Amino acid sequence: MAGVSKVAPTPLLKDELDIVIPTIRNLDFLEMWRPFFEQYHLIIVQDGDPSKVIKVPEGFDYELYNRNDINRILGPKASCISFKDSACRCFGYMVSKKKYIFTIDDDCFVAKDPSGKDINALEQHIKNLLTPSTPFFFNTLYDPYREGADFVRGYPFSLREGIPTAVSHGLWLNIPDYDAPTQLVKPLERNTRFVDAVLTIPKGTLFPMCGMNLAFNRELIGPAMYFGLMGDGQPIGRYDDMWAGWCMKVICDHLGLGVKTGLPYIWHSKASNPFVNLKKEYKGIYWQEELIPFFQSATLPKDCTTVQSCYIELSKQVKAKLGKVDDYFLKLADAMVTWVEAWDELNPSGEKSVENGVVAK
Ligand SMILES: O=c1ccn([C@@H]2O[C@H](COP(=O)(O)OP(=O)(O)O[C@H]3OC[C@H](O)[C@H](O)[C@H]3O)[C@@H](O)[C@H]2O)c(=O)[nH]1
Ligand SMILES: [Mn+2]
Repeated sequence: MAGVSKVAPTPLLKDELDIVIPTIRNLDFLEMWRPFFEQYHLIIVQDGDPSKVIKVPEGFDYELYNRNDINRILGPKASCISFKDSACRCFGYMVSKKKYIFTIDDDCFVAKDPSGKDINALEQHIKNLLTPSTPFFFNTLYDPYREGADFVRGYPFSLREGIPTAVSHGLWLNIPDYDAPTQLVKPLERNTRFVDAVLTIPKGTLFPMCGMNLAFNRELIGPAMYFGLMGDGQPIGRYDDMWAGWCMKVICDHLGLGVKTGLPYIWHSKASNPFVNLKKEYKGIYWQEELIPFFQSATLPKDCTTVQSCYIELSKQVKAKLGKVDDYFLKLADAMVTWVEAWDELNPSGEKSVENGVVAK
Protein backbone atom coordinates (compact mmCIF):
# COMPACT_ATOMS: atom_id res chain seq x y z
CA MET A 1 0.00 0.00 0.00
CA ALA A 2 1.50 3.35 -0.97
CA GLY A 3 2.98 5.30 1.87
CA VAL A 4 2.90 2.47 4.37
CA SER A 5 6.34 2.21 5.88
CA LYS A 6 7.85 -1.25 5.48
CA VAL A 7 10.49 -0.40 8.13
CA ALA A 8 10.25 -2.52 11.25
CA PRO A 9 9.45 -0.48 14.39
CA THR A 10 12.44 0.26 16.62
CA PRO A 11 12.55 -2.18 19.56
CA LEU A 12 11.83 -0.40 22.84
CA LEU A 13 14.56 -2.36 24.71
CA LYS A 14 12.72 -1.21 27.83
CA ASP A 15 14.09 -4.15 29.88
CA GLU A 16 17.56 -3.91 28.37
CA LEU A 17 18.32 -0.24 28.83
CA ASP A 18 18.91 2.03 31.83
CA ILE A 19 18.77 5.83 31.73
CA VAL A 20 21.55 7.39 33.84
CA ILE A 21 21.10 10.97 35.09
CA PRO A 22 23.72 12.87 37.12
CA THR A 23 22.05 15.56 39.17
CA ILE A 24 22.22 18.22 41.84
CA ARG A 25 18.59 19.34 41.46
CA ASN A 26 14.98 18.12 41.41
CA LEU A 27 14.19 16.18 38.26
CA ASP A 28 11.17 18.12 37.02
CA PHE A 29 12.70 17.93 33.51
CA LEU A 30 11.47 14.33 33.39
CA GLU A 31 7.89 15.56 32.95
CA MET A 32 8.71 16.59 29.38
CA TRP A 33 10.39 13.23 28.70
CA ARG A 34 7.61 11.18 30.34
CA PRO A 35 6.12 9.81 27.04
CA PHE A 36 9.59 8.55 26.03
CA PHE A 37 11.15 7.61 29.39
CA GLU A 38 8.35 6.39 31.63
CA GLN A 39 8.76 2.75 30.58
CA TYR A 40 12.45 2.70 31.41
CA HIS A 41 14.38 2.22 34.62
CA LEU A 42 16.30 5.31 35.71
CA ILE A 43 19.58 5.35 37.61
CA ILE A 44 19.92 8.72 39.30
CA VAL A 45 23.38 9.66 40.54
CA GLN A 46 22.93 12.45 43.06
CA ASP A 47 26.02 14.62 43.30
CA GLY A 48 26.96 17.09 46.00
CA ASP A 49 25.32 17.14 49.44
CA PRO A 50 23.86 13.66 50.10
CA SER A 51 21.46 15.08 52.71
CA LYS A 52 19.63 17.08 50.03
CA VAL A 53 16.41 15.38 48.89
CA ILE A 54 16.06 15.09 45.12
CA LYS A 55 12.42 15.13 44.02
CA VAL A 56 11.57 12.70 41.23
CA PRO A 57 8.17 13.06 39.52
CA GLU A 58 5.61 10.32 40.27
CA GLY A 59 5.40 7.29 38.01
CA PHE A 60 9.07 6.79 37.22
CA ASP A 61 10.86 3.59 38.17
CA TYR A 62 14.26 4.54 39.53
CA GLU A 63 17.14 3.84 41.86
CA LEU A 64 19.01 6.78 43.35
CA TYR A 65 22.58 6.81 44.60
CA ASN A 66 24.13 9.67 46.57
CA ARG A 67 27.75 10.03 47.74
CA ASN A 68 27.09 8.03 50.90
CA ASP A 69 25.79 5.15 48.75
CA ILE A 70 28.80 5.33 46.43
CA ASN A 71 31.17 5.24 49.39
CA ARG A 72 29.23 2.37 51.02
CA ILE A 73 29.15 0.29 47.81
CA LEU A 74 32.69 0.91 46.58
CA GLY A 75 34.54 1.49 49.85
CA PRO A 76 38.05 2.85 49.13
CA LYS A 77 37.48 2.35 45.40
CA ALA A 78 34.94 5.20 45.57
CA SER A 79 38.01 7.44 45.16
CA CYS A 80 37.76 6.91 41.38
CA ILE A 81 34.25 8.44 41.21
CA SER A 82 34.30 12.25 40.92
CA PHE A 83 32.54 14.42 43.46
CA LYS A 84 30.89 17.75 42.62
CA ASP A 85 31.14 17.11 38.89
CA SER A 86 28.82 15.49 36.37
CA ALA A 87 31.55 12.86 35.88
CA CYS A 88 29.89 11.06 38.82
CA ARG A 89 27.43 9.72 36.26
CA CYS A 90 29.78 6.86 35.40
CA PHE A 91 28.88 5.25 38.73
CA GLY A 92 25.47 4.67 37.15
CA TYR A 93 27.10 2.79 34.27
CA MET A 94 28.88 0.55 36.76
CA VAL A 95 25.87 -0.39 38.89
CA SER A 96 23.53 -0.92 35.96
CA LYS A 97 22.79 -4.54 35.00
CA LYS A 98 21.44 -3.72 31.56
CA LYS A 99 22.94 -4.13 28.11
CA TYR A 100 22.47 -0.49 27.08
CA ILE A 101 22.91 2.88 28.76
CA PHE A 102 21.50 6.27 27.80
CA THR A 103 22.81 9.22 29.81
CA ILE A 104 21.30 12.70 29.74
CA ASP A 105 21.75 15.91 31.69
CA ASP A 106 18.85 17.34 33.68
CA ASP A 107 18.84 20.59 31.67
CA CYS A 108 18.25 18.75 28.41
CA PHE A 109 14.71 18.71 27.09
CA VAL A 110 12.77 17.25 24.17
CA ALA A 111 13.74 19.06 20.95
CA LYS A 112 11.53 19.41 17.87
CA ASP A 113 12.57 18.40 14.36
CA PRO A 114 12.04 20.85 11.45
CA SER A 115 8.50 19.51 10.98
CA GLY A 116 7.72 20.49 14.58
CA LYS A 117 7.54 16.88 15.78
CA ASP A 118 8.93 16.01 19.22
CA ILE A 119 12.17 14.07 18.87
CA ASN A 120 12.28 10.77 20.73
CA ALA A 121 16.03 10.93 21.36
CA LEU A 122 16.04 7.52 23.03
CA GLU A 123 14.45 5.83 20.03
CA GLN A 124 17.04 7.34 17.69
CA HIS A 125 19.94 6.26 19.95
CA ILE A 126 18.52 2.73 19.94
CA LYS A 127 18.36 2.79 16.13
CA ASN A 128 21.97 4.00 16.01
CA LEU A 129 23.15 1.28 18.40
CA LEU A 130 21.23 -1.54 16.72
CA THR A 131 22.52 -0.79 13.23
CA PRO A 132 26.15 -1.35 12.19
CA SER A 133 28.88 1.27 11.89
CA THR A 134 31.13 1.79 8.86
CA PRO A 135 34.47 3.19 10.14
CA PHE A 136 36.70 1.68 7.44
CA PHE A 137 35.31 3.42 4.36
CA PHE A 138 33.26 6.64 4.30
CA ASN A 139 29.76 6.47 2.86
CA THR A 140 29.01 9.85 1.28
CA LEU A 141 25.27 9.40 1.65
CA TYR A 142 25.78 9.24 5.41
CA ASP A 143 24.15 6.36 7.34
CA PRO A 144 23.61 3.61 4.73
CA TYR A 145 21.38 1.59 7.07
CA ARG A 146 18.84 4.39 7.37
CA GLU A 147 15.50 4.15 5.58
CA GLY A 148 15.80 5.87 2.20
CA ALA A 149 19.60 5.66 2.06
CA ASP A 150 22.15 3.02 1.07
CA PHE A 151 25.78 2.49 0.18
CA VAL A 152 26.78 4.54 -2.83
CA ARG A 153 28.47 3.34 -5.99
CA GLY A 154 32.09 2.42 -5.35
CA TYR A 155 31.51 1.37 -1.78
CA PRO A 156 33.27 -2.01 -1.40
CA PHE A 157 30.71 -4.80 -1.02
CA SER A 158 33.13 -6.60 1.29
CA LEU A 159 32.68 -3.75 3.78
CA ARG A 160 28.92 -3.31 3.58
CA GLU A 161 28.13 -5.60 6.50
CA GLY A 162 29.71 -2.98 8.79
CA ILE A 163 30.68 -3.66 12.41
CA PRO A 164 28.75 -3.50 15.72
CA THR A 165 28.06 -0.02 17.07
CA ALA A 166 29.28 0.60 20.61
CA VAL A 167 28.49 4.31 21.07
CA SER A 168 25.83 6.74 19.81
CA HIS A 169 26.71 10.42 20.38
CA GLY A 170 23.78 12.81 20.12
CA LEU A 171 23.81 16.58 19.63
CA TRP A 172 22.09 19.65 21.04
CA LEU A 173 19.87 22.48 19.79
CA ASN A 174 19.86 25.87 21.54
CA ILE A 175 22.89 25.91 23.91
CA PRO A 176 25.74 24.09 22.11
CA ASP A 177 28.43 22.32 24.12
CA TYR A 178 31.06 25.02 23.64
CA ASP A 179 34.19 25.43 25.75
CA ALA A 180 34.44 28.45 28.06
CA PRO A 181 36.53 30.70 25.76
CA THR A 182 34.04 30.17 22.92
CA GLN A 183 31.13 30.74 25.30
CA LEU A 184 32.75 34.02 26.45
CA VAL A 185 33.34 35.24 22.91
CA LYS A 186 29.90 34.17 21.63
CA PRO A 187 27.56 34.38 24.66
CA LEU A 188 24.42 34.75 22.55
CA GLU A 189 25.18 32.07 19.98
CA ARG A 190 22.52 29.39 19.81
CA ASN A 191 22.56 26.27 17.68
CA THR A 192 19.49 26.42 15.44
CA ARG A 193 20.84 24.09 12.77
CA PHE A 194 19.16 20.68 12.64
CA VAL A 195 21.35 18.41 10.48
CA ASP A 196 19.41 15.31 9.52
CA ALA A 197 22.36 12.90 9.53
CA VAL A 198 24.09 10.15 11.50
CA LEU A 199 27.76 9.57 10.72
CA THR A 200 30.19 6.85 11.70
CA ILE A 201 33.37 8.38 13.06
CA PRO A 202 36.14 6.92 10.90
CA LYS A 203 38.69 4.53 12.37
CA GLY A 204 41.77 6.38 13.63
CA THR A 205 39.85 9.60 14.19
CA LEU A 206 39.24 11.03 17.65
CA PHE A 207 36.32 13.32 18.50
CA PRO A 208 35.14 15.47 21.46
CA MET A 209 32.57 13.22 23.18
CA CYS A 210 29.96 15.14 25.16
CA GLY A 211 28.17 13.30 27.95
CA MET A 212 24.99 15.39 27.71
CA ASN A 213 23.10 13.17 25.25
CA LEU A 214 24.95 9.86 24.91
CA ALA A 215 24.12 6.18 24.59
CA PHE A 216 26.28 3.09 24.46
CA ASN A 217 26.30 -0.69 24.47
CA ARG A 218 27.46 -1.44 28.01
CA GLU A 219 28.31 -5.05 27.18
CA LEU A 220 30.58 -3.99 24.31
CA ILE A 221 32.34 -0.96 25.78
CA GLY A 222 31.10 -0.29 29.32
CA PRO A 223 34.43 -0.74 31.17
CA ALA A 224 36.02 1.92 28.94
CA MET A 225 33.38 4.55 29.70
CA TYR A 226 35.12 5.91 32.78
CA PHE A 227 34.45 9.62 33.13
CA GLY A 228 37.82 10.75 34.45
CA LEU A 229 38.58 12.27 37.83
CA MET A 230 37.17 15.81 37.91
CA GLY A 231 35.55 18.23 40.34
CA ASP A 232 36.30 18.42 44.05
CA GLY A 233 40.04 18.17 44.79
CA GLN A 234 40.98 17.90 41.11
CA PRO A 235 42.88 20.47 38.99
CA ILE A 236 40.49 20.19 36.06
CA GLY A 237 36.81 19.91 35.21
CA ARG A 238 34.61 19.47 32.13
CA TYR A 239 37.04 17.04 30.54
CA ASP A 240 35.49 13.89 32.03
CA ASP A 241 33.52 12.99 28.93
CA MET A 242 36.37 14.08 26.66
CA TRP A 243 38.75 11.71 28.46
CA ALA A 244 36.24 8.87 28.24
CA GLY A 245 35.69 9.56 24.55
CA TRP A 246 39.38 9.47 23.69
CA CYS A 247 40.04 6.26 25.65
CA MET A 248 36.87 4.67 24.28
CA LYS A 249 37.63 5.52 20.64
CA VAL A 250 41.19 4.10 20.81
CA ILE A 251 39.76 0.87 22.25
CA CYS A 252 36.85 0.73 19.79
CA ASP A 253 39.29 1.10 16.88
CA HIS A 254 41.46 -1.66 18.35
CA LEU A 255 38.58 -4.10 18.98
CA GLY A 256 36.62 -3.36 15.79
CA LEU A 257 33.69 -1.48 17.34
CA GLY A 258 31.92 1.52 15.85
CA VAL A 259 31.06 5.01 17.10
CA LYS A 260 28.36 7.24 15.59
CA THR A 261 27.52 10.91 15.98
CA GLY A 262 24.66 13.13 14.82
CA LEU A 263 20.97 12.50 15.43
CA PRO A 264 19.30 12.61 17.91
CA TYR A 265 19.12 16.22 19.04
CA ILE A 266 18.00 17.32 22.48
CA TRP A 267 17.21 20.90 23.51
CA HIS A 268 19.96 22.06 25.88
CA SER A 269 18.29 24.78 27.94
CA LYS A 270 20.89 26.19 30.33
CA ALA A 271 24.27 27.69 29.64
CA SER A 272 26.52 27.08 32.59
CA ASN A 273 28.62 30.00 33.83
CA PRO A 274 31.48 30.59 31.36
CA PHE A 275 33.74 32.05 34.04
CA VAL A 276 33.25 29.04 36.31
CA ASN A 277 33.75 26.84 33.26
CA LEU A 278 36.97 28.65 32.35
CA LYS A 279 38.37 27.97 35.81
CA LYS A 280 37.49 24.28 35.42
CA GLU A 281 38.72 23.94 31.85
CA TYR A 282 41.80 26.11 31.49
CA LYS A 283 44.42 23.46 32.25
CA GLY A 284 42.65 21.07 29.89
CA ILE A 285 42.79 23.65 27.10
CA TYR A 286 46.59 23.49 26.98
CA TRP A 287 47.03 19.92 28.28
CA GLN A 288 44.91 18.60 25.44
CA GLU A 289 47.52 19.77 22.93
CA GLU A 290 49.69 16.98 24.41
CA LEU A 291 46.85 14.56 25.19
CA ILE A 292 45.54 14.40 21.63
CA PRO A 293 48.88 13.35 20.07
CA PHE A 294 49.16 10.73 22.83
CA PHE A 295 45.78 9.20 21.96
CA GLN A 296 46.38 9.57 18.22
CA SER A 297 49.57 7.52 18.49
CA ALA A 298 48.35 5.08 21.15
CA THR A 299 48.50 1.45 20.03
CA LEU A 300 47.30 -1.59 21.95
CA PRO A 301 48.93 -5.04 21.79
CA LYS A 302 47.12 -7.80 19.88
CA ASP A 303 46.78 -9.82 23.07
CA CYS A 304 44.57 -7.09 24.52
CA THR A 305 41.28 -8.66 23.43
CA THR A 306 38.97 -7.50 26.23
CA VAL A 307 37.89 -3.95 27.05
CA GLN A 308 39.33 -4.31 30.55
CA SER A 309 42.76 -5.46 29.33
CA CYS A 310 42.81 -2.64 26.76
CA TYR A 311 41.89 -0.14 29.46
CA ILE A 312 44.55 -1.34 31.89
CA GLU A 313 47.15 -1.20 29.09
CA LEU A 314 46.04 2.34 28.25
CA SER A 315 46.34 3.34 31.91
CA LYS A 316 49.95 2.09 31.88
CA GLN A 317 50.67 4.22 28.81
CA VAL A 318 49.01 7.23 30.44
CA LYS A 319 51.24 6.79 33.47
CA ALA A 320 54.39 6.33 31.37
CA LYS A 321 53.79 9.09 28.83
CA LEU A 322 51.52 11.70 30.42
CA GLY A 323 52.99 11.82 33.90
CA LYS A 324 55.48 14.36 32.51
CA VAL A 325 52.62 16.65 31.50
CA ASP A 326 51.34 16.82 35.08
CA ASP A 327 51.27 14.61 38.19
CA TYR A 328 47.47 14.62 37.79
CA PHE A 329 47.85 12.01 35.05
CA LEU A 330 49.66 9.68 37.42
CA LYS A 331 46.65 9.91 39.73
CA LEU A 332 44.26 9.53 36.79
CA ALA A 333 46.12 6.44 35.56
CA ASP A 334 45.71 4.87 39.01
CA ALA A 335 42.03 5.88 39.06
CA MET A 336 41.57 4.13 35.69
CA VAL A 337 42.83 0.89 37.27
CA THR A 338 40.62 1.38 40.33
CA TRP A 339 37.63 1.94 38.01
CA VAL A 340 38.21 -1.37 36.20
CA GLU A 341 38.70 -3.21 39.50
CA ALA A 342 35.46 -1.70 40.84
CA TRP A 343 33.66 -2.49 37.57
CA ASP A 344 34.73 -6.14 37.73
CA GLU A 345 33.77 -6.36 41.41
CA LEU A 346 30.23 -5.13 40.66
CA ASN A 347 30.01 -7.03 37.37
CA PRO A 348 31.54 -10.45 38.15
CA SER A 349 30.35 -11.99 34.85
CA GLY A 350 34.02 -11.80 33.85
CA GLU A 351 35.90 -10.20 31.00
CA LYS A 352 34.71 -11.07 27.51
CA SER A 353 37.00 -11.09 24.48
CA VAL A 354 35.89 -8.93 21.59
CA GLU A 355 37.19 -10.15 18.20
CA ASN A 356 36.42 -7.86 15.26
CA GLY A 357 33.52 -6.38 17.12
CA VAL A 358 32.01 -9.71 18.16
CA VAL A 359 31.82 -10.49 21.87
CA ALA A 360 32.98 -14.04 22.62
CA LYS A 361 30.24 -16.03 24.39
O1 LIG B 1 28.61 19.49 40.35
C1 LIG B 1 27.77 19.10 39.54
C2 LIG B 1 27.22 19.95 38.52
C3 LIG B 1 26.28 19.46 37.64
N1 LIG B 1 25.88 18.16 37.73
C4 LIG B 1 24.89 17.62 36.79
O2 LIG B 1 25.60 17.42 35.56
C5 LIG B 1 24.76 17.78 34.45
C6 LIG B 1 25.45 18.89 33.67
O3 LIG B 1 25.42 20.04 34.47
P1 LIG B 1 25.16 21.49 33.78
O4 LIG B 1 24.09 21.36 32.77
O5 LIG B 1 24.97 22.46 34.88
O6 LIG B 1 26.55 21.79 33.11
P2 LIG B 1 26.92 21.96 31.57
O7 LIG B 1 28.12 22.84 31.46
O8 LIG B 1 25.77 22.32 30.71
O9 LIG B 1 27.36 20.44 31.26
C7 LIG B 1 28.20 20.13 30.19
O10 LIG B 1 29.55 20.33 30.50
C8 LIG B 1 29.99 19.58 31.64
C9 LIG B 1 29.76 18.09 31.40
O11 LIG B 1 30.60 17.58 30.40
C10 LIG B 1 28.32 17.82 31.02
O12 LIG B 1 28.09 16.47 30.62
C11 LIG B 1 27.98 18.68 29.84
O13 LIG B 1 26.63 18.49 29.60
C12 LIG B 1 23.41 18.14 35.05
O14 LIG B 1 22.57 17.02 35.00
C13 LIG B 1 23.74 18.55 36.49
O15 LIG B 1 22.66 18.34 37.38
C14 LIG B 1 26.42 17.30 38.68
O16 LIG B 1 26.06 16.10 38.73
N2 LIG B 1 27.35 17.79 39.56
MN1 LIG C 1 23.82 21.85 30.76
